[in-house]
Amino acid sequence: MTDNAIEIRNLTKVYKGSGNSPEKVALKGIDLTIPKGSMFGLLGPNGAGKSTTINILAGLVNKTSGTAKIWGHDITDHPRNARVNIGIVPQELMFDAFFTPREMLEVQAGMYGVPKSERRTDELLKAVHLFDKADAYSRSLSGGMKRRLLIAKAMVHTPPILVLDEPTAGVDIELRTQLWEYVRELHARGTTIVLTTHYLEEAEELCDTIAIINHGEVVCCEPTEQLLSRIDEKEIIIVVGSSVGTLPPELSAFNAEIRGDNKLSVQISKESASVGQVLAAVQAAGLDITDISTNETDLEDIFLQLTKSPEVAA
Ligand SMILES: Nc1ncnc2c1ncn2[C@@H]1O[C@H](COP(=O)(O)OP(=O)(O)OP(=O)(O)O)[C@@H](O)[C@H]1O
Repeated sequence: MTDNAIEIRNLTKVYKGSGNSPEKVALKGIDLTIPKGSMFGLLGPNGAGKSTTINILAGLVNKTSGTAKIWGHDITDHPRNARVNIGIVPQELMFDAFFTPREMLEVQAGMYGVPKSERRTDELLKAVHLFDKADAYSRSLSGGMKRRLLIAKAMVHTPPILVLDEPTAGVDIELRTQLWEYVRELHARGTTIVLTTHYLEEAEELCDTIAIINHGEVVCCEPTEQLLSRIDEKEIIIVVGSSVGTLPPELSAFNAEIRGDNKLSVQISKESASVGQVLAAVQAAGLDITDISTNETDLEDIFLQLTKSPEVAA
């Protein structure tokens, strides 16, 4: 048995064109390995291919080529075994408006063949704070309640993997906190969690590993800490008292640039130099420092760097 919850190899997806719309290459051969027990973040801008990847895993979209295994089961060769091992919370809030939350969970459990004696309907409703709405019409639930109900629905067959596709889009902060509390609890009890999000802070806070996908390609996949360790870059802006025509030789050892008439920008990392060394070099060049400010690189910058591409997203 593999140690991986999900293994994706060279997965491609080309959506066929129709009418005037041309075909669309949504996935260009992606590889992803998601270890069992991890809390994995799949990040990417709009149209990057996150939902396509998840929908292929869910069996809602057919892949064009490549392989995907869920808990060791190939999604094409053993679709049923693959499916019982994964619960997917879709991005869209799709509901049968006339079912109550309790009925919805019961129907879903029935679809997965969970015997009545093993159903966890009440437990799940309580876990997502919807027990008091168990018998209300689903259409009367708020957006946040619907999203929580979808999480409960994805968990009826107690899958070892839970995938959440943009779970907090349009969800207020209080609810987001509650959602994550529950997701953390599931994770602590051994569920492998995969979530897609636009929110970097969310992935940073929750996920042990982050993959960034852009234009159908994985541009980075590494432990969150490693990704964050790239954030040791800092830009120092130094304003000097006189105009700087050319870069003084004292600054040639640094990654320095002239910005405007009397401004210098120096990019430093922890290893490369200290702020003190930079300032000393500026003074050694005979420049009079009148002001100084710094810009820290954050995860947002790394994300932008990694997803910056001349290709225009369709
Ligand atoms: N059914 C479809 N037919 C044609 N093209 C599609 C279809 N579904 C998605 N696409 C295209 O495939 C690309 C990837 O879309 P996908 O929905 O997977 O991206 P995403 O990363 O989930 O974006 P978002 O965050 O906006 O949901 C996009 O260019 C999208 O327009």
